Amino acid sequence: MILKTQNISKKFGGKQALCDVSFDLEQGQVYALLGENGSGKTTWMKIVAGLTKPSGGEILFEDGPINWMSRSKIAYMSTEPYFYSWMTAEDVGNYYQDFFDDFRMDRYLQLLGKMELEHTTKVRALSSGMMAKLKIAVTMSREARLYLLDEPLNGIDLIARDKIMGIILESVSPDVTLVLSSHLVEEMEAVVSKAIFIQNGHLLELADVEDLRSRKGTSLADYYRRLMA
Ligand SMILES: Nc1ncnc2c1ncn2[C@@H]1O[C@H](COP(=O)(O)OP(=O)(O)OP(=O)(O)O)[C@@H](O)[C@H]1O
Repeated sequence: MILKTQNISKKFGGKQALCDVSFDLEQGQVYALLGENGSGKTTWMKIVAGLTKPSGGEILFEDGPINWMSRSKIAYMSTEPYFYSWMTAEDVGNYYQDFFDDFRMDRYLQLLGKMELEHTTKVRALSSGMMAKLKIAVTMSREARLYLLDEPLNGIDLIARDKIMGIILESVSPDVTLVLSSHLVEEMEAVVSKAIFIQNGHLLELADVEDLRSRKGTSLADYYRRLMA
């Protein structure tokens, strides 16, 4: 198991964002993290990325606690924009290179090309879909062991989504694990091997997608609808 989530709880004031959540991630798998708005998906990702401390419980990455060592192997893409508006796409790469030893500039420049983004375009001139692509390019240019992408397809048009999902999946190998949070449940079905269902801060189930199809005869989206009802 690459990551163990053990009895994680998180309270924001009176709000219980996560409640005694436990599940494990297997190396080399692609996970969808699914749940309605406000169910706790981002909170879990931020705890794993070491940006928020849990109120209770523990996360173990490669059997050790979350610290500077684990953070260097976990690439987290948040939903919030985090680049200065005056930066060009190339500046964004340089900024990442300064921060992360595992950042590969050659890969980044190649991904910018695949996403049809110019090196010289300023962040302030990007449309929201172009911004989403830039965030994916810079995150996937790290050679991390675990990638956590929070709503990676948000704002990206249908045609580009297929291509970008392909780019994201190119990084998957037996050593690499991916977690994608998304509300596009139907689109997730084609690309993920497992699905984590969260509701109101509680883990409902961690399901194997192939198992849902073959043994329960249901699609991921239909299973999601049934679980959330
Ligand atoms: N910094 C914070 N302060 C107070 N409450 C917070 C904070 N961050 C999250 N919450 C609350 O915790 C709950 C879980 O939020 P979270 O962002 O994890 O949900 P989510 O599943 O990612 O939602 P969405 O799909 O809408 O992005 C929500 O009720 C939210 O209002």
